[in-house]
Amino acid sequence: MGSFDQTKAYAPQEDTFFDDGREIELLHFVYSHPNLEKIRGSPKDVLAAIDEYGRTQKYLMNVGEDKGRIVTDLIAEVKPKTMVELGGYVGYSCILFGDAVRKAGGQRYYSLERNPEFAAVIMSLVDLAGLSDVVKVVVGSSDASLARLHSIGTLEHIDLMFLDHYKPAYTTDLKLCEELELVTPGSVLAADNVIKPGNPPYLEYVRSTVQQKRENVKEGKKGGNVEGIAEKNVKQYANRYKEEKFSQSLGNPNLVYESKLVNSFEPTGVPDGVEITRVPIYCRHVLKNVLLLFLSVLMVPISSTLVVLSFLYSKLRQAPRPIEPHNGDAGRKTILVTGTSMTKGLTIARLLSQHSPHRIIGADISALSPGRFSTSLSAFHKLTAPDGNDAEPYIDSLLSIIRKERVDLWISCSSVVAAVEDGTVVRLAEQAMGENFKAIQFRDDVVETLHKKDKFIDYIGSLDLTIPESHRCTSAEEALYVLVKGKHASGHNDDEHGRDGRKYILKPIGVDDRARNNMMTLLPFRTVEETKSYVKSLDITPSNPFQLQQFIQGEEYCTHALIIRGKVTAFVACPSSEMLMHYFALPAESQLSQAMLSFTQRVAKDRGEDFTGHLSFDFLVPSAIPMAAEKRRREGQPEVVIYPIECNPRAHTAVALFSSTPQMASAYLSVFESTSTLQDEEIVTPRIPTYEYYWVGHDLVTLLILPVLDIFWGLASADDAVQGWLEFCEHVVGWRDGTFTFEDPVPFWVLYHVYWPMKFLESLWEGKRWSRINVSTTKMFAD
Ligand SMILES: C[S@@+](CC[C@H](N)C(=O)[O-])C[C@H]1O[C@@H](n2cnc3c(N)ncnc32)[C@H](O)[C@@H]1O
Repeated sequence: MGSFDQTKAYAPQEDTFFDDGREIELLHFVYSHPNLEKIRGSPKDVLAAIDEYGRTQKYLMNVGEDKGRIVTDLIAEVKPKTMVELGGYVGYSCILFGDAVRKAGGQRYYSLERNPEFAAVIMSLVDLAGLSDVVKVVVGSSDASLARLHSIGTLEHIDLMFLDHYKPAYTTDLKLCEELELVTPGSVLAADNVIKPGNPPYLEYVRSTVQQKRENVKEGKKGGNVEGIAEKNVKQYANRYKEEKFSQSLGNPNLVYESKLVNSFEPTGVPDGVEITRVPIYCRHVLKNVLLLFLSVLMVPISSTLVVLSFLYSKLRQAPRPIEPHNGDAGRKTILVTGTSMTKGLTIARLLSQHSPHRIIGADISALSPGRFSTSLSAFHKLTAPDGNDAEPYIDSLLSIIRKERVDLWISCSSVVAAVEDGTVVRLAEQAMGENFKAIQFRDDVVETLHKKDKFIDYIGSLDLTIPESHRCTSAEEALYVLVKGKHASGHNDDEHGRDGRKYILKPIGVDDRARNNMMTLLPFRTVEETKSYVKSLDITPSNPFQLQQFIQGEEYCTHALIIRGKVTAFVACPSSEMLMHYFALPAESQLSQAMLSFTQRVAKDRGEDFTGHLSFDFLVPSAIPMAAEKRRREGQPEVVIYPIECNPRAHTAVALFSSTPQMASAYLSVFESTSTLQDEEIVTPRIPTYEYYWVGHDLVTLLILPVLDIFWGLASADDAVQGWLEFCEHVVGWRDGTFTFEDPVPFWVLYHVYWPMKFLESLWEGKRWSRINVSTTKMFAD
């Protein structure tokens, strides 16, 4: 978004800002303009005269120059034969877009305006601009006009629709257009004022999945939803139209929309946005799932050959003798590893089966979990998937496995959605199984504290460790209090860098894939208005709190640690790569790794004897040495400053770096030893030489295939593609795949030829759109 040119600003919007005679006054202004003869027949000059009135006389509720450009660019791209606008007012958008449609070779621009006086103004100015051959002004309520134009056969299809009328009617009129098949694949929608004053029901509708829309239809949801629309906008036309009527159409929930917000400005300079929604013909969603399914089939011969070769290799190779427990079968324990569809669960199961004498069993919420087919597991159980509203079925299914299998040790590799539930299972399982039962999993209260971004930062601050300035916000006002007024909510200012120029990021405290996509927006913006508008567009409420956190320019690192009764027994730190699909360990003795280890040890020690589980942190290491480092240097302390930004009290995929470290199995088994035998110095780190890890499926798509498609679409050069291919070759030759091993190759085959294809088919069937997938954690991120 560029900046707003203040010299072009309209007069400010007053309490009464339309329908007070100014529309007729505008006609007089234009028709008595000294340049009238130049204006005649020139859309550009008619618009300039309207703008002049808006700047020098009174505010007009026009789309304006800045947002108008977004739509004229869209017209040039879409080249609509037929364009419809809902809400014409005095004809500004009608003249601007009608002219653009004509220039793009279009045939008809319909302006639907309910107020006959305004419609007369539009007609007069359209005529003055010389656009009457293209523009047709239709007087009446938009829903009635759409239905009538359709029934008489005048309007058969809408290529581009501009929605700019009564805010609650955006969604109901769109559903009507869907039902009448005026909006079909190929149509494009541009909705004005989605930021100012805002239209949450419309945004929710065009951004929801087919599945969600089908559910709403099943529940019979129709009519005008005014939730989230400011009351003054709901009542905007109450003076003339006492009771608003809405189309009761249920729409067509099967249409897939691709929607995005384009930020811009009102003609007064206030930030606003236009939501551009496309109904793709060869829907990208379908295309990408079908292509990935095709790729999976294409690769079957290669993967299968690899599996056969691995079996031959295992046969030829002298198989290592199974490790026997010291006291025979009596000493053999049952170890349950959950989360075996993920690389982390599979890695731990393989490590323990290879380097311990115990019986390893696995469990996962997916019946097609790749780990199920691993030779490391003696048995596999399917867990009931955790459901946000009712955790009991998940907890019960896990507890019943622990009881039935008489599990001695449970190693949890839960995903983020089951983190707290797993903490509950530990408590219940300890009660049920007695003190001999062990678990590598923190209890629920600990998970809650560490997992919630706000509680975690408060806790770390209480340990006197360095933290970034952070604020928990339950409303837009709370965030703006810091961003605009530059004050801490607490009123105190402990800043050692000086507040001037400090930037922040605003992130949801809970799990919200969509909001995560905008998480890196740096705040505040240049003007207070822009900042206010952006912050208010986020759904910050007491039930959906956000964290406003100081932005630290620097490198991000992540860690994985195994903590046994308050002691770090295994640790690795590595740079965070995009999507976390490439891993290499920092040298354990490096200053940076040591700083992160000390931090982890400090937390583990503070939590004490009851603290057993996987612990991982995300850190930011500033690129410029901050004042804190300077101070440390002067005081003779190590100058590495690390800012913890998040804690994940669960296993991290970085555990894959321990795949060839047999001592890691002993680290897990040390949970059976007494506390006194655990030594601080005995920390297992990845065996040297440590390998770098990647996931071949991810790299095949991102480094080999996408760059080729990008060349095709003109988005990348051949050099970029060659770079990607070289990187891919380097990984295949020198790195290790996170899932594949010669000793246990079937999970790899299942991952790429069963698990993911089933996910893509499910996505197609249920219309679940995804923006990216993580091969290692088997997670699909909602679009
Ligand atoms: C914001 S103005 C439109 C501005 C215009 N698009 C422009 O940018 O120049 C909204 C207009 O929608 C009209 N309107 C409101 N509800 C309507 C409805 N249900 N059907 C048709 N027009 C409606 C109002 O009378 C008003 O003229």
